[in-house]
Amino acid sequence: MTAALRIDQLSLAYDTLRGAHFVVRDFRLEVQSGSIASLLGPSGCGKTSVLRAIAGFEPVQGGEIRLGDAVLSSTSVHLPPEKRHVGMMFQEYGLFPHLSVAQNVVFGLRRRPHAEQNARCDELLRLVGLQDAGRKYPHELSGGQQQRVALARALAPSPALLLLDEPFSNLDAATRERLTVEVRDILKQTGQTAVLVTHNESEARTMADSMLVMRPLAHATQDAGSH
Ligand SMILES: Nc1ncnc2c1ncn2[C@@H]1O[C@H](COP(=O)(O)OP(=O)(O)OP(=O)(O)O)[C@@H](O)[C@H]1O
Repeated sequence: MTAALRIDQLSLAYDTLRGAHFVVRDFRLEVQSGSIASLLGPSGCGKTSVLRAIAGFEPVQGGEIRLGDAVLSSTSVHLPPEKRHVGMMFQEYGLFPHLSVAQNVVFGLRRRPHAEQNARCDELLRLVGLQDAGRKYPHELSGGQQQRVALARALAPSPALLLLDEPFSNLDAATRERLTVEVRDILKQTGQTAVLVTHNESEARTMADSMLVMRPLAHATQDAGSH
């Protein structure tokens, strides 16, 4: 079930030889259930770090990340990524080239019964407009089609929250524009709560219900950004 995300007073830092290097301090974000939020800002301001912390790949140095009723991360709690019910469509998470489209889509459902996997696969491929592509391999698809498969794969386990990190940046401008609208429609049809990270303001405006502009920490105010 899709759920609301609430981030309070989040601080993130990386260990360096000179000690902890803070990239985000006192960051706040609230996303209503079924709503799409975008994080916008210049390179290096910490957008991906925030997504990685939500997904459970980075510990937090302060504050709290909640999804629905569950605390995912705080200074005393760190739920492992696989227990968070968070789906991801990250730039670096490409499709598995040796698996068919259908096998890619059901990858997160490996422990479920075959009949359920097949039904969910059909449903998702229809949702992303690729109902006839299940037996194809990723290299037989266009970049835009591959990203739609990646979306189907991310949605297959019905995540409570979907994270999208620059999902369209490898596509040409026309495909990018078309897919932004299509993906928004799909997320709205499924009532999916989502957070999108992008450099592109027009993409953020097309896709998201709310926009948070982040600034690099050195120039940031106490509140890392505002709507
Ligand atoms: N694993 C790491 N170890 C040390 N520093 C890191 C690590 N990952 C990111 N950083 C630093 O943290 C800061 C924020 O990086 P992050 O990738 O979150 O920014 P971003 O806003 O997503 O940038 P971009 O838009 O270029 O992807 C940068 O200064 C980066 O160099």
